[in-house]
Amino acid sequence: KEHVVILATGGTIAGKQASKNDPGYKAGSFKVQDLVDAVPELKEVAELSGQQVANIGSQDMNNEVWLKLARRVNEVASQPDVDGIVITHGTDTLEETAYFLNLVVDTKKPVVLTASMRPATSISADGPMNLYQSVVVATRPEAVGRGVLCVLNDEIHYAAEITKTHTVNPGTMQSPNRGLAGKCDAEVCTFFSPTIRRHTTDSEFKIPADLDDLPAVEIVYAHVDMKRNMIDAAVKSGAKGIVIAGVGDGNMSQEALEAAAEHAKNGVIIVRSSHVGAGIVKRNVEVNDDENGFVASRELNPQKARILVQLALLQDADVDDIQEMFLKY
Ligand SMILES: NC(=O)C[C@H](N)C(=O)O
Repeated sequence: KEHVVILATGGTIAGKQASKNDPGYKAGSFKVQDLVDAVPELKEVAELSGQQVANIGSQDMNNEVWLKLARRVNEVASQPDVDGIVITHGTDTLEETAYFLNLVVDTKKPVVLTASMRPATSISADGPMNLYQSVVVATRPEAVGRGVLCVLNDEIHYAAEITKTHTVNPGTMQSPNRGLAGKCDAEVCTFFSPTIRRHTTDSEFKIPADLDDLPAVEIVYAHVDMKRNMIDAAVKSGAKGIVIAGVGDGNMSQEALEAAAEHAKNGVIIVRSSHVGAGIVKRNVEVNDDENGFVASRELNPQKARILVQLALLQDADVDDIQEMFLKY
């Protein structure tokens, strides 16, 4: 049998309510062994071992835990007796952790993130099946070399594609641009086309051994009557990059645009992304990126665009290099 290591970080999948119908709960209440014990069928799928990396709601995910998690994944994946890794996580920032790991882990072995929308104690909790199918996917040869995958609600997603689209529905995770990596029906998982985006072993991004933080990159949300104050505040607080969660195809008001262009001239990386949730932000459509020195985020949403810029800044990439990266990753 394949050996799958489960790295637990918390989330609603490890969440506990005071009583069954209580809408309130505390994420990260159960430990990795509790999650495994709740699904005895897992023993038939793989040899399992578990490690607790953190036990937090994923709204509290941070650079420190990310670096620890990425290093742990690389360590565990390098062990010859390990075939795959499953990471339990919260849904709020699952797409960000998945994308970060997709760029910095250096293995072809399956790395699968999973989560749940209902706490472990609720009626019809979705965590146990999500965990079960994640372990199935982590044992499958078709999952090898696909980059980081996410398994929830009978669906397999690519890290670069997945996004959370609903506050409570178990079908919250969608891959609106390039679609799914596959589907599961109980323990039968079917894989679709591989992704053409670069990841893991083809990624140029590494985590240096002495690194203990990531560059500051902020997201500023666009809206009607957008002023320049939040963009200026981001720069004043030390941001090396700003992702504009633009309206439409990455637009912002004239005042915001002028502020962004000013900071771009001073070396702050300005990326135009969109808060609409799907589609592409192309260069030079309604905004002259060439003249303003901006980067267009292509299909990456603001929260993933931010991660790519953080990693790019670690290796001193300039605006042109970063635009290239948005085409590849
Ligand atoms: N469904 C969830 O997991 C939400 C939770 N706040 C988390 O991200 O940890």
